[in-house]
Amino acid sequence: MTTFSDRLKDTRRIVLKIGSALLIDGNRSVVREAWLNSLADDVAALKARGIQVILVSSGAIAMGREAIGYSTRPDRLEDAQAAAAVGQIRLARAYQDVFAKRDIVVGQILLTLDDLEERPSYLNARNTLETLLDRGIVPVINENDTVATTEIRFGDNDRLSARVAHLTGADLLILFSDIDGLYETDPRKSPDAPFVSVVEKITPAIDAMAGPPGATTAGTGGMITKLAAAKIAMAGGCSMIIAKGEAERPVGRLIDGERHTIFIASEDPLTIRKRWIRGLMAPQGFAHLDDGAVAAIRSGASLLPAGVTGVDGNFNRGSLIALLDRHQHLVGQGLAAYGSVEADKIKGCQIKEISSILGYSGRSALVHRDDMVIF
Ligand SMILES: Nc1ncnc2c1ncn2[C@@H]1O[C@H](COP(=O)(O)OP(=O)(O)O)[C@@H](O)[C@H]1O
Ligand SMILES: N[C@@H](CCC(=O)OP(=O)(O)O)C(=O)O
Repeated sequence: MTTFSDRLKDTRRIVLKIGSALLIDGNRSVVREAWLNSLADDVAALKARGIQVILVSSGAIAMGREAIGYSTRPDRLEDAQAAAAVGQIRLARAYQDVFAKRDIVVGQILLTLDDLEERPSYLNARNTLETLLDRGIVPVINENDTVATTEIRFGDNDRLSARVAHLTGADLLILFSDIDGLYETDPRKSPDAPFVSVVEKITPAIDAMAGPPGATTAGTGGMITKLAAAKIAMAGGCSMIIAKGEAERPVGRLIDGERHTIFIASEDPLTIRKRWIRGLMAPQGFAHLDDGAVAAIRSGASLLPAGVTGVDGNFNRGSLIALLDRHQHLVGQGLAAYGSVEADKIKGCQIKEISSILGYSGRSALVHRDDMVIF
């Protein structure tokens, strides 16, 4: 069996989900300082191995509730939102202070479900995350609790973190929980329930194992949302681990061999993304390529504006466009990094000319190789 340490050798990008119960001392509405310091050490160690790290952290409501007069999690949405407004700013400060001590820069991103459903904001969120990661910054993500209404709320960060893993093409998602993994039945009801170490497919039998969260915990999702998260992650080619996170150095403990449940994705994120692009059927425009560009993309390169002789159609950034050679034969298709107006302006140009033509420094490729398939 592959150990966690072996798995890390093939991991480029990892999403760590931190539940409220781990980060916040539930009795006092304050951060568990020593634990957060140990998490920062874990993140520094992952970065030192060349792994990019994204944190999805809950805790805003738990952190803010006392200040707005609640001794337990508020039931009313308005109160939870007010608690989150107070708590999120404290949470951000705690991350900033603790990570700065290790020279790690953190950046906060607050997302709603809508942001990840609508194409332009989805693309912006993806680009911002890529830009942060390229610069070695650790994104710290939470749901934008203060504006999310009931209809557009995830409500739990299990599924949010799986969407983030999908969005960023991460190869591993770890949900740190108050439990060390999946049991055949809820261990609160059956203390002797057998432990499930590996899941390769979420069958109805696996689904039937999950129960809701414990009434006394600060968490919201229970095992039901964790399995929903596993489905989202696996569909995006990302494997997912559920592990116990309460003790210090949660990642270090996994490296030391601590027990956990792993949900193994059968394919990698890029293969899945490319299959999706291959299946898209209605291009909104065309790019005409010179012979050099056709040869370049056939050998796996991105499509640069320099090799584009013309564009047709009315398309936006993120739209599907067809790629044609000079005989009008279809060479491939992909997602445009520029809308048709900008693409027309920069066609035939060198990368270094893009910023003076457009007035801003955009992407160097018109279609990135990860966003393209060749027929
Ligand atoms: N089949 C199961 N296996 C493990 N835990 C389960 C199962 N069904 C329900 N649970 C409950 O899910 C809880 C973990 O979820 P939750 O309380 O939401 O924590 P978190 O804050 O980590 O999201 C466990 O403490 C456990 O009581
Ligand atoms: N976004 C909310 C957290 C949602 C939540 O409680 O998630 P979790 O603790 O992971 O079950 C917050 O920051 O309080």
